[in-house]
Amino acid sequence: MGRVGVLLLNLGGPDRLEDVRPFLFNLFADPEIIRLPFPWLQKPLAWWISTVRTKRSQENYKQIGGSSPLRRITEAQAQALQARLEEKGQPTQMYIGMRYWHPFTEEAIARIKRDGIDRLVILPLYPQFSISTSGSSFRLLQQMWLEDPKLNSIEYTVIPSWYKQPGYLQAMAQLIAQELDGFSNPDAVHVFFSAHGVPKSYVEEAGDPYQQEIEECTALIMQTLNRPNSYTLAYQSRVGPVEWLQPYTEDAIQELGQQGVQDMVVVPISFVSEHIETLQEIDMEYREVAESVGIHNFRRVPALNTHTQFIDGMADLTIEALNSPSVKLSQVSQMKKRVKMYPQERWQWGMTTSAEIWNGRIAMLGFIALIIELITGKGLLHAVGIL
Ligand SMILES: C=CC1=C(C)c2cc3[nH]c(cc4nc(cc5[nH]c(cc1n2)c(C)c5CCC(=O)O)C(CCC(=O)O)=C4C)c(C)c3C=C
Ligand SMILES: [Fe+2]
Repeated sequence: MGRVGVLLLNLGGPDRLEDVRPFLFNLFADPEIIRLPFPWLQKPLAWWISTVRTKRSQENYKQIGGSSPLRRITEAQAQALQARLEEKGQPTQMYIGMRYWHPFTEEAIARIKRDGIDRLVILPLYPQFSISTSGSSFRLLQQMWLEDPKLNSIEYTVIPSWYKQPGYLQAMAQLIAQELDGFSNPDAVHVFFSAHGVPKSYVEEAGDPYQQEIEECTALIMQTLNRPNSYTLAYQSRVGPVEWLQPYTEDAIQELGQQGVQDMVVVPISFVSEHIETLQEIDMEYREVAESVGIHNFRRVPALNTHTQFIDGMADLTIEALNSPSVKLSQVSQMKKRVKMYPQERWQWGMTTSAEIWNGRIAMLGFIALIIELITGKGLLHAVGIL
């Protein structure tokens, strides 16, 4: 089989408070995160948003100790997965490719080339596929393969999403059961799944299968849990003025509190490590919302991190991928049916229909920004909550 490598894809996060601004710049410069009609606008807008968002974001990172735990946890996951694969008779080299911070995907690919890897499994650490997460990393890799013919000597396969993997489902169910059993009446506790949101247009216009995969995943976890608890699915971490997937987590918590729910277990569902949105947003912000509406017993299920059953499931997934026909990066959008990645390279100059629509939208936005500033005395970003 030659030398086998596993490339774990993840988002990345700032290692120090000084990293927050460049990390945010990298994130907002990604056309799969902010979809703009003009490629030349991407970097100036990313610079502007990252500049104005840095203070707020740094405050949140300060509350969790001044850095993101993502790199440390991903490294621990890689180590645990390598050991489990070795035990199962499949020795591998592990690589971590972060999308927006160190170690960057480009650094991982350089190491893979240097190490002379013959077979590579590309495994995103996102159970469900979204254009904005796995899709963005796949697109970057596809570009790297196009630009570097030497990469064609590596026989690779991609795992687009894996939320149905039995070890993953059992590990999630086990963690939920453990948390429920800490309550005096476990069956009466409301199980609240909180997924990271995406703008609604990703699903409705670009065909992102994320919402459908999240819904299916939630139902499969409840089936595996096999308990009589009532449950809700909602979406957190909205950014900017457009509509995101609903219901929003804060609204759904308030509604449940008003309905008389007192015991709640929150399950972060779209990510497998602790990160700022579990440690700060759920544990601090949403806890406060819950307490204000009478949900006094508010607990959170820990993220999977290096959970033994989860790592075992990831090892099975890797071995299965090595023994199955390979999946190419170019096949992913077909496999995910109607996914439209950001069509930047197909943008045509001139007065095409889409250019006219976008010119109109930008002019409207400029006009609305002016009116808002005149009425409120604040700029548009303040008014819509980005600042
Ligand atoms: C499956 C998970 C995620 C999806 C989907 C996702 C989409 C998405 N995110 C933003 C904007 C931001 N995300 C930020 C941090 C962040 N996002 C995810 C995961 C998903 N994002 C994680 C795990 C993290 C945390 C990394 C860490 O440091 O722990 C941030 C930065 C934090 C902040 O300032 O709030 C932003 C901004 C958009 C716009 C988007 C979909 C279009
Ligand atoms: Fe995010």
